[in-house]
Amino acid sequence: MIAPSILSADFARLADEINAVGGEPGKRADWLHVDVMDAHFVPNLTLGLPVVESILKTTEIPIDCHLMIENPDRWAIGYAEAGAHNVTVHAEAAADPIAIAKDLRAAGAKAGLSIKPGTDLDDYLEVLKHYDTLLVMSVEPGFGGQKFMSEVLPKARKARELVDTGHLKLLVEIDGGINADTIEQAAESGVDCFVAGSAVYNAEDPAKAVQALRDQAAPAFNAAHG
Ligand SMILES: O=C(CO)[C@H](O)[C@H](O)COP(=O)(O)O
Ligand SMILES: [Fe+2]
Repeated sequence: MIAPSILSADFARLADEINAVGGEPGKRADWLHVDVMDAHFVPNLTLGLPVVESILKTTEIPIDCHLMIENPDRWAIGYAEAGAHNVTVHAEAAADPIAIAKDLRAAGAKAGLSIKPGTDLDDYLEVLKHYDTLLVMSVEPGFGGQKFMSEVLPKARKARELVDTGHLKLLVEIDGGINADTIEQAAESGVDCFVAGSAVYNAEDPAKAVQALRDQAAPAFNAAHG
């Protein structure tokens, strides 16, 4: 699955930018990744719930909200109630991540847990039994266009093993620095869902960029895990 991040889109033309990766299921982006940053958990500020509500009205692509905010225990539920498909909170910011996951699921959303590059996956294995998605950050959260950190791939690989052996039941997503040069190593590590911001929205044709990333990832994933 490819999830373009609108972080690198032109916010003044947001509907057009979203439609540029739209279309029929199977051809369009699988998810649309929306980065919510609060200038506290990360040093950058983007957008919040009112903008997400407008995005939900403008597209049928399932919305993948990545909440880089403090106190997700208070704020995450609003994104689920608004109709986001997947709502991801940061493990480092959550006071009670199991309660958050239960609330998100009760509101009809998939629950996602994200870990920063320096955060140990092993500390969250019990918590992840309550989650539908693990988002492995492959850059320090806060900005698009950063360099991919391949040293996080062992975490994706371990999560994949735990899924394949039935210990966890979740989707493994990766976010940060994914492009034509890095997607294959992530796919070989067992990642199911690839967030790509600058690689999609800085491309001349975002739809073609999505398809090219998918065409690259699928054989690499299947060779290692198919
Ligand atoms: O969460 C993020 C940054 O914190 C973004 O989703 C991510 O960085 C996407 O941008 P790019 O593909 O350009 O790295
Ligand atoms: Fe993100």
